[in-house]
Amino acid sequence: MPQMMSVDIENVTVNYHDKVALHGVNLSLQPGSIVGLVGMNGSGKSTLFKTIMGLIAPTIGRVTIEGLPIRLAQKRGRVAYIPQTEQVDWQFPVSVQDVVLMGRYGYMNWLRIPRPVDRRIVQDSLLRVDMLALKDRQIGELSGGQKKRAFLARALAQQANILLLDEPFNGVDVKTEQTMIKLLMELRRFGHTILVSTHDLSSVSTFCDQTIFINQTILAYGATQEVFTPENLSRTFGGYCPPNSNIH
Ligand SMILES: Nc1ncnc2c1ncn2[C@@H]1O[C@H](COP(=O)(O)OP(=O)(O)OP(=O)(O)O)[C@@H](O)[C@H]1O
Repeated sequence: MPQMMSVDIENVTVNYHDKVALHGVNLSLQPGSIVGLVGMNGSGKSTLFKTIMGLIAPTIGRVTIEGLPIRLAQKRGRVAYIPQTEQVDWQFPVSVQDVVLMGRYGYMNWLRIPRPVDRRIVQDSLLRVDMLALKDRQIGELSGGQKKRAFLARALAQQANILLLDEPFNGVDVKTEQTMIKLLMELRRFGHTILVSTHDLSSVSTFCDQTIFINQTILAYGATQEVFTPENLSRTFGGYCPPNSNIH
């Protein structure tokens, strides 16, 4: 029997009015893999995330999550999105613990009264990202790296199988980046599928099993050691091959 893919994207085109953001995209993401998503500003990375999240309906084509239509997969909390820190309203008066508890909403009844199991999973999730000591801190009072870890904890509390991370290493120090990479590798061992958009090319080649190069269409997709070439980097970045990219 063929292996069930975590995410299947078939011939997807996304238009914003008359602007084409994605064109003819075909991708299959395997369970238990870390996939780097590499492209210039405006190349369609966020649009791809939003399409996988079901926030944008493709103009053409189809997306399935673990064999399910997106709406059903979302209802079951299969996919979690860890946003770029800039996209969040940090003045919102909630604690770190409250943010992580949001990951449990899909499991609670409409009154959203946390059960002991929800509290335990929130604690475990905070512990895994080393944020338990800061659980009562207001979210706006965290450093960039701590904010990222809080959202990662929310995704863990949601018990999502598929994690979409938008620029997780922006504004993060080397130690936090290493901690996050270690955690992502641990999640991969447990069968999670992790799609990471990043400008940090040196880290892509060290921890991503596969890499996608994107510019409206998929320019290359495959095992990182095969596709992480000067040619693909140059095609992706319009003739410019960024330095320090650990090219094979
Ligand atoms: N809501 C929108 N309406 C119209 N055009 C949009 C909209 N959102 C994105 N676009 C356009 O679609 C294209 C892809 O944008 P997208 O945000 O997916 O790129 P990106 O790769 O995530 O960029 P970045 O690295 O800067 O975050 C861009 O040309 C962008 O201007």
